[in-house]
Amino acid sequence: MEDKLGLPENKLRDFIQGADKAKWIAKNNHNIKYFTEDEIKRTTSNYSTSLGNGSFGKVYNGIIDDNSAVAVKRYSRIDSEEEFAKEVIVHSQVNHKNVVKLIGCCTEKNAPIMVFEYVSNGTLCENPHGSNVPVYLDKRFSIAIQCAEALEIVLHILPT
Ligand SMILES: Nc1ncnc2c1ncn2[C@@H]1O[C@H](COP(=O)(O)OP(=O)(O)OP(=O)(O)O)[C@@H](O)[C@H]1O
Repeated sequence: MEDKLGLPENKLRDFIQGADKAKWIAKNNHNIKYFTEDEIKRTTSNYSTSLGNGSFGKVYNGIIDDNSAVAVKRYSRIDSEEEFAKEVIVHSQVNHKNVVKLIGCCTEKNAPIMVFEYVSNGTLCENPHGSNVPVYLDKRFSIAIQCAEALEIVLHILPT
């Protein structure tokens, strides 16, 4: 399909070339949903509600078919298609309570998008730093440990 980023459905791994490819295939499971951009537009009511901005683009609120809330991250820039593919692959394999779950992605040209479960109560940065409620040291340690656990899982998945 020519209008795709070169990431046909269920074959993201084909992006990964040469020696890299073998590493990714070995661990890949890809049980994520592939959205068309039209589906994403329906999900987000045409990108009507922004949740925030990140360094790679905007995040929008959406509702998918089973009525669950999602965060739709639309990349305004990707450094390379391979990097986007790798990010999708890594996210699709992480299954950890401290890592937001990837539900799906869109690989249409000009619409590199990842769809995540919606996380309520704001970001980690907003909570200890932006709230008036004091966050005591034991809670801060607990947050730090949980972040480290999540990071460990992600690093374990990344190929060396
Ligand atoms: N899963 C989510 N659920 C709810 N809100 C989210 C979710 N993901 C992102 N957001 C909102 O969108 C904002 C931007 O998120 P995004 O992940 O793009 O940026 P970031 O956290 O700065 O990371 P990056 O380095 O990838 O740009 C967040 O600050 C948050 O307010």
